[in-house]
Amino acid sequence: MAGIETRRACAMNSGNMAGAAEGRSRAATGEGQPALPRIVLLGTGGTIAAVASDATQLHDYTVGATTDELLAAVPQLRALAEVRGEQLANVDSRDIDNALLLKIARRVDALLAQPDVDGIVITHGTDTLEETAYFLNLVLRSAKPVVLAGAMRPATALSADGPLNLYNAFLVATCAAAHGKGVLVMMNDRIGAARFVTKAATTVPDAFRAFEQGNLGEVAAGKVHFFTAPLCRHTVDSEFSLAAIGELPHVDILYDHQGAGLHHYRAAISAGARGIVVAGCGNGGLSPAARAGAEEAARHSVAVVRSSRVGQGVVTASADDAVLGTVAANSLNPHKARILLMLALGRSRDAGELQCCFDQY
Ligand SMILES: NC(=O)C[C@H](N)C(=O)O
Repeated sequence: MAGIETRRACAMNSGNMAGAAEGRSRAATGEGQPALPRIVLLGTGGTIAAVASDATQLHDYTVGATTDELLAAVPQLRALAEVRGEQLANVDSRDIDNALLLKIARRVDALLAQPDVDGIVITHGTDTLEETAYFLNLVLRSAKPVVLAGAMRPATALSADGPLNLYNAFLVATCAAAHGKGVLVMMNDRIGAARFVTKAATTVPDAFRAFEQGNLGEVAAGKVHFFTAPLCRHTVDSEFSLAAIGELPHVDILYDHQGAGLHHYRAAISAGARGIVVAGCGNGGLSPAARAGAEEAARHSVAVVRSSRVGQGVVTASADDAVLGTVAANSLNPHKARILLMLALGRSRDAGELQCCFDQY
């Protein structure tokens, strides 16, 4: 099948889900209707692939269910797409390091380049899902849908949320309107943009938020509804490319607070950090130690980005940035600011150019 025209329609596009369903069954009987979209399911682990000792055990579990087992648990996926599963990793997402992040990105990039792949669904732990999603959003030069899905409850739990998140991710990945919207995150019926979505609660199934920016859409009654699109640069419009990356530079995040110490900054600098993201107070405000740390970092050509520990809102550029050589993180939280800084440092160390990146992505 040749792409977007033959994909399933979304509710917001044409309201043609019944026709799409009919098309699927006719395709299966060989009456000349378009074939199903070809989606690769990439497994990386997380609670969606976790198994616990009994159905009431929600938080003590072991990651280990395979991509094949996830597919077998949701046979309905076969009616949405021609699915191919691939196990890229099977870890808790807190175990993902730069090397694995790059491995995931390079594999997704290679798959997207294949003409027989129409979209990708990635299962991923929720703890650092937004970091992988945002990284992919910045480096994949493709308009094909890439949708990450996770779960807050293990696969063995009462009311496990993984199977429906996975099914919804396939609905989105096979939907024409998902093209060109950047990397997407499917959790709890909501379609989030990688740029904006963040994990904002530790254990409840409704753990992801997009705060002021809002979600892009919702899946309701089996239909995909897109309401809006992300405006920050991403995917085909991004200047970052995997081909130019050997390894990612060392960037640390330091959390600011009353009575903070300069030693953290010194430790980061002497460990070879090329960048530091400060989870600053309020509007990215720096404590005396963080300010001294920024000055010391500047002397060692280490870039410093001011994000915020608040969790939402924009960190605005300030006159102090010109004095300290610091960069304002815009509305990126510290862990996403780290992702962008790692990529931006591959292009420039100049504070003005780094600020340009933070203003656009
Ligand atoms: N809900 C989850 O997926 C949490 C898990 N610790 C992970 O990130 O892999």
